[in-house]
Amino acid sequence: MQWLELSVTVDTEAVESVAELFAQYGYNGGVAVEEAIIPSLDSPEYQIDTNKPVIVRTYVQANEQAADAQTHIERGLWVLGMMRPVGELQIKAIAEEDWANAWKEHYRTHRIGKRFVIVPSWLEHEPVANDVVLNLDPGMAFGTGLHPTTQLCLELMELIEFNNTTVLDLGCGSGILAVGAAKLGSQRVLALDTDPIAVEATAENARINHSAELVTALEGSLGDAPLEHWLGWEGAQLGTPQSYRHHNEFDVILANILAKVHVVLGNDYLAALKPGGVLITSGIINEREADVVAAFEAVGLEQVERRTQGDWVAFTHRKPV
Ligand SMILES: C[S@@+](CC[C@H](N)C(=O)[O-])C[C@H]1O[C@@H](n2cnc3c(N)ncnc32)[C@H](O)[C@@H]1O
Repeated sequence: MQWLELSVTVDTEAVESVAELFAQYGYNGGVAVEEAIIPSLDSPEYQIDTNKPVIVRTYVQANEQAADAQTHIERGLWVLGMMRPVGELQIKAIAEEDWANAWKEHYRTHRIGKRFVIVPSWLEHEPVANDVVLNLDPGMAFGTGLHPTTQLCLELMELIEFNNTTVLDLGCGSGILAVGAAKLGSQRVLALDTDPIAVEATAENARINHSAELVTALEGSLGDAPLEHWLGWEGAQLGTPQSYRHHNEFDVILANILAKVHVVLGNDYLAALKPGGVLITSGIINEREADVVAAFEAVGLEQVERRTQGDWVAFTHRKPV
């Protein structure tokens, strides 16, 4: 059996979208991401160089479907190329015996913030004191820890207390934040996403990270949209997209979604938080920052922190006691 390696060089902002496209057509949804690194001179530790381009790869079997996959990927890259700089698709033939490990070679352990370490399941990591290890494999759901919006959330999470908290992760994607919260000491984490693939990925990642008892992943959202339903945590049903209302229930809400969703949800965030509760929002492109600030101010949420990375902004707000 022969394999084809399809690869493209993109900037860090485009990695998640290209990885999602490759996962749709690559063998078993497998995608490998190779970031540029800045090695440390005196230890095996290194940092990701977010200013340098990233290579995204996937593999397909060299059979009659390969041309189809290639055409779909080329079309998808063309569309993405209108928004971000995307290189040309490179194609290389690989023999069966080289393929089994080829894609894993490009995946590394990487650190985010001061404590989080993202480790692919086939790699070993010897944690040092205070490390919070998240075992995450590349998959179809957003959230491998590479996107600036996810990194900003994890960095802000390090600044707050999670011990014995009840947490909502809205727009959980891969579950990276939900699992992160569980590992930081949360007692219960409700992870919601409107995308069933994300719900599945979160449940699986919670299991891999021995956090399945703490993390409940459900298809749905918060507030009135898209469907009006009152369903408490315990009564939640899997299967249909629901919209959950919560009152004074969460110590922490984590929401890495677009600015336009945050603007609509101001009142729902406020209602769902306990007095003194903390809201971390990310996914806010800088042109929409003022809208989010105004929406949260209007409902009485107090801004505590603001962080930026590239064009992205993230906030920590608090509900008054
Ligand atoms: C940017 S990703 C964040 C994934 C992950 N939490 C992270 O930080 O990497 C946003 C996620 O929100 C989900 N989403 C979008 N709109 C939503 C909504 N109104 N309610 C719930 N989830 C939503 C998407 O399906 C996607 O998985």
